[in-house]
Amino acid sequence: MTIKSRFLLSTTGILLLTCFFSWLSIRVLAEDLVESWVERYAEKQARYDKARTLLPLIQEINLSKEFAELDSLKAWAEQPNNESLKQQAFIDAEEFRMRFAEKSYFIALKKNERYYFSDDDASGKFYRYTLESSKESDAWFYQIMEHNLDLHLNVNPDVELGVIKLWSDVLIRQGDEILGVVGTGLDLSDFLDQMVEKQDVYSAIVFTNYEGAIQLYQQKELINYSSLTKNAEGKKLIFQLLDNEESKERLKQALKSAKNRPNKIEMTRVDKDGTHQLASVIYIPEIDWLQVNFIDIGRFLPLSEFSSLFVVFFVSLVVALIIFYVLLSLIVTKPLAELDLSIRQLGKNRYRVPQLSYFAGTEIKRLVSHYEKMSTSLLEYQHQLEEKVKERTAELNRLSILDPLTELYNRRGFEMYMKEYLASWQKDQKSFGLINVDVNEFKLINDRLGHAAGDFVLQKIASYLLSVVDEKGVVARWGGDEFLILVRDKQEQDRISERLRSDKVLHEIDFNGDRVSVQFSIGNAFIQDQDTLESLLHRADKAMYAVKFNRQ
Ligand SMILES: Nc1nc2c(ncn2[C@@H]2O[C@H](COP(=O)(O)OP(=O)(O)OP(=O)(O)O)[C@@H](O)[C@H]2O)c(=O)[nH]1
Repeated sequence: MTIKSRFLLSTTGILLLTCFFSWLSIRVLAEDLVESWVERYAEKQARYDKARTLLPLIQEINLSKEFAELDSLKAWAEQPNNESLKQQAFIDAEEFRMRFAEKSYFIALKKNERYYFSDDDASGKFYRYTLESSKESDAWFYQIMEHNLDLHLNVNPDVELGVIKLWSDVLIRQGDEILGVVGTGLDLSDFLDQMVEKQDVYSAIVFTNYEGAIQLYQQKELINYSSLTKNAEGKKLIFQLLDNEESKERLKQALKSAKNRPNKIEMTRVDKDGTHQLASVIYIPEIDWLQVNFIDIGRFLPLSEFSSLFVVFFVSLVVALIIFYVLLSLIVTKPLAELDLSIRQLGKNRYRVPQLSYFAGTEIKRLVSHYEKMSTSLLEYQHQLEEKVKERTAELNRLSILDPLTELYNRRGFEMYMKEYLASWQKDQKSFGLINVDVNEFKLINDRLGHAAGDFVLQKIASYLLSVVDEKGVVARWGGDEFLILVRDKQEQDRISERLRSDKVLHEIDFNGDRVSVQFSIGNAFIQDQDTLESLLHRADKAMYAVKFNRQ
């Protein structure tokens, strides 16, 4: 696999892995970030809601508490049948009434079990009805007193007015003695409208009692009326708003912890309406309720907001890799390809200088420089070697056709030579002839003076024959003491033969003081039509033997 492919494969792998882990880390980071923002937001929202939403309610409660402290009211509550006390209490209560938001109040006395109510309606009576412990609709009165609840908020329908009211019920006390319950009511619809108005788009507020029974919620149908008197099964609980048991359990724990730490925020994650939500719970001791804010984390700050961050990261990563790839190509792969091309050319005995760009890596430049030196000397050495081989081959060729002792053509060389002559005879009728020269009784020289003397004599004979033939022919050592001379015309053949027969120059050779006598037997043959090399040689041989035979 090439560096480029490897690099592409591995970088693609790295890119995918990096993207995957970046996406994971961005997601985790975003979730953490969103969660911590939402937590901070939830805390602020809970405190804000408590302050703003409940302000009118708390005001009414405080007024109810103040109302319950009216001396005239207490005095009347102790003696409900005393008309003058009743009158005084009524005057004071009527004066106080104007301070209540809805300009109405109720007084329920323990001793005469009567329920009094006053509002702007001039025709309305002060006394409304007599409470009965056996009536379910009056149970609140008896329960509040029985449980000694100094303050109780109650969401209950006002049968007479036909509206649902949020009642602030406060005990009238004289020391430890409970004299009755007083308070005021706020129209629940108005109150809820106000609450929704002030509510943030991201959150939903629910007010519950300590059990989780819903007291205030945008959806009126989910409000649990008469929480105090209703038995557990019939109650509408906040947990019903959640999607699963795990969430319900978590919220229960949060309610419990919040109840133990008034005004401190408890946070927990829950699943509501098919989304992950953060529930912040705060206990409000002033009203003995718990306020729960649900915040949809996804809506508050969707994770998709972070996708652009991921896209920017991905694009910059791709761009960085492309730049890296181009640089790698300029610095490494292109110079390597140049080097590779040059090496392949070198294999064909051609030298090509690698063309390196300015960007090529220093290491590669150094490598190429070493390669250049190495390839130059390699080519030089190869050239020298080839020259030597040529020389040696020429020398071997020469030696293969020459006789080492006399340096005349040997049999092989002379045969080649004669074939050429034969061919030109056959083609152009260029005639030639052969002189066969054999030394007489050469063996005796060897025997008498030794082989070295024989060699010496053979060399002498060779140079003698060369001098006689000169440029008129070619001399060869046919074997042992036998020589062949090729001449180009008949006259020269006769002339040389005659000279060899008559010449006395070589008859006496001096070898280390010993005189050696040399004589030749000579046979001639001149080329004729239909001659082959064998037939010509045979005739020359035969002629020479005829002479030798006649000599003996
Ligand atoms: N010193 C030496 N002797 C050689 C060489 N080649 C052949 N001889 C010898 O030459 C002799 C040739 O002997 P023969 O063929 O009997 O020829 P000859 O003694 O001249 O006898 P005739 O030809 O009958 O006159 C042999 O004894 C060979 O050993 C050589 O290169 N050097």
